[in-house]
Amino acid sequence: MSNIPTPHIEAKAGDFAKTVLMPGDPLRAKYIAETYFEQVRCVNQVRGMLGYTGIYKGKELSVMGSGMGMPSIGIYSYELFHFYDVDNIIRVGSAGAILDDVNVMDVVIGMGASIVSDYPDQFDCPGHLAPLADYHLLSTAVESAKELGTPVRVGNILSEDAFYTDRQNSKDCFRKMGVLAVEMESGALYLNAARAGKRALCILTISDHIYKPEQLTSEQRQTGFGKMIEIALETANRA
Ligand SMILES: O=P(O)(O)O[C@H]1O[C@H](CO)[C@@H](O)[C@H]1O
Ligand SMILES: O=c1cc[nH]c(=O)[nH]1
Repeated sequence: MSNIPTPHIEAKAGDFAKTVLMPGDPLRAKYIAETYFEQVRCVNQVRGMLGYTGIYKGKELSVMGSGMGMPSIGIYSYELFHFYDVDNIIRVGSAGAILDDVNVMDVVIGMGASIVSDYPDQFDCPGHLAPLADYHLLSTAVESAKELGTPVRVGNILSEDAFYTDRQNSKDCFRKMGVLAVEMESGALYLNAARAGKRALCILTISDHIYKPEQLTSEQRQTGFGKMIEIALETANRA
């Protein structure tokens, strides 16, 4: 019996390209498809988690929302890797800066993702398995950013379950360890990719700062996200 369609994705076999860009926000997926793709078709609308496939510079690519948090991207990335034969998932998200020298609108690439969540427990690895980006996608993204003239920070990021946390100073230990920024999905994506033998990368735009009263305006947000999306598209085209 075929595993598709799934309870969460109505697409048929072959509807997704081998590489899928994944923002948390399904409306960002729609924006990316409508702005950058030609011959766009919508391949998923279940739960409003919009997914599209189209052509970017002659290559078929897809983009779909992941929702917020590791349980949500855990479901979508699992189904794309295991049931839709997707090989590469590139998350394009927003994040809160942790270090003082990371600023709003900066583009950050997650070489690894530290996790505050029970999500990794299911894999039954003793100790602490390091969730890592795929090296090919990572080096291609760094190369693409150079060509596009966009500076990027590459390093450890933090994936945390709780956006609002009751724990005081919860980012302080990560700040001491040089973790660049916090978001909510990359750890699960990297672990699912490792388990599936597939590839994943997370590219982020800083939207706010955990230690400073800084937030992007809507105009800056548009420009900042554009740079990240271009890096992701160029990386996807060479994946
Ligand atoms: O902008 P996205 O990709 O949704 O990413 C970040 O924004 C959401 C929180 O506001 C979380 O999903 C977090 O990871
Ligand atoms: O998860 C997130 C995303 C943006 N900003 C944050 O502080 N956290």
